[in-house]
Amino acid sequence: MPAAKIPATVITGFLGAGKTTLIRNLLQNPGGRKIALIINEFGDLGVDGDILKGCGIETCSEDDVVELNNGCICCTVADDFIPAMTRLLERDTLPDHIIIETSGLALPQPLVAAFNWPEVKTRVTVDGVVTVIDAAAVAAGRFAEDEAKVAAQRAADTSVDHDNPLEELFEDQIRAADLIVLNKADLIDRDALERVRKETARATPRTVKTVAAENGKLPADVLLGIAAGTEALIGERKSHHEIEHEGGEDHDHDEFESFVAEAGPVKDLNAFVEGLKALIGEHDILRLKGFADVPGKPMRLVVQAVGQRIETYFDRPWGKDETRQTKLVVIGLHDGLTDQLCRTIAGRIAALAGGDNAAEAAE
Ligand SMILES: Nc1nc2c(ncn2[C@@H]2O[C@H](COP(=O)(O)OP(=O)(O)OP(=O)(O)O)[C@@H](O)[C@H]2O)c(=O)[nH]1
Repeated sequence: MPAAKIPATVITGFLGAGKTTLIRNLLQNPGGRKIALIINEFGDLGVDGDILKGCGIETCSEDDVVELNNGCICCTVADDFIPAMTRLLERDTLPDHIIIETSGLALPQPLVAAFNWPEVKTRVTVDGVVTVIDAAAVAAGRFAEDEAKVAAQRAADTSVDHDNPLEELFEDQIRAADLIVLNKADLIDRDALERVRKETARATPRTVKTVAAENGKLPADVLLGIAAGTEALIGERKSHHEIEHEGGEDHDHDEFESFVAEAGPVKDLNAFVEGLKALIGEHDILRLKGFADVPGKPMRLVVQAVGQRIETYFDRPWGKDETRQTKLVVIGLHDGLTDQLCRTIAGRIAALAGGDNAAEAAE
């Protein structure tokens, strides 16, 4: 009798929605499962993988975390994802469940379709696509356009030409879902949550189970064991891009830009954080995340910003052989982040770390 297929859950959702946080909770409470993780990130720093490796969860050894840092999983399926999956399946001890965290800018559809590749199809099945939504951001109107405008557009033209890539991605990620998590429910009231639920439901013609969460805290049995077999269904859940370029292979990720800003030790943490907030407000920065060296502190500082909400915490001691350093990935829309601006922002971050609050000097 052939061995049962290993279930794999694809966790998708826009930048900063809370995918890594949800996975960290899942690893802490895996319901007895041995979980292997494949992480795909946009940006060169591998922050999510590093946070998960640094979390000290017993059930999550470094070997169980595979990082793909080549940017977009949908463009590198053959070169990157399939070999990583094959290597995972060749191990002596197989995982009970595989979790794949996609980059916040990835379309889940091509990744799920990759499970139909012969070398994967016989061994693994997609248990479900879990789409994590930043309910607070959606409630604040950050991903979807003005409802009335969308409705008017739809009425005028059934093949709506969305020129907002954020909105398209948001919809594509929802369209692929078997389960939708309305995360960051702690930041909004019930009415707003209900509005987000409705807005989310409008993005897909299917009825998809939706749950609210705070800090991605959901029981493993809610997230895993959906048994959807999504690889066989994904053809029915096309992305905007697939619909527009039916049959075509071309694919454009130029809409988003990322760079790594390096800086020296952070002299004044409060001023640094306040300065970053101001910087994010001034420029179209969607996401900023990484690590900072705070002199006098034995621990590494994690810096996380989603829009203007910024969070910092010390996650683990710097390693003996590790260079203490301040490095942040900055992600924004291509049009908003020109090369010149990237250099300016990097200069400002370096100046802020150095305690230069009047960082204009760096411009
Ligand atoms: N208040 C609040 N903050 C949250 C919640 N979930 C996540 N966060 C914070 O939001 C930020 C982003 O969370 P991540 O889990 O890194 O998000 P992500 O989706 O993995 O981000 P990318 O990998 O960049 O796409 C972090 O600062 C989290 O602590 C939540 O439910 N409530």
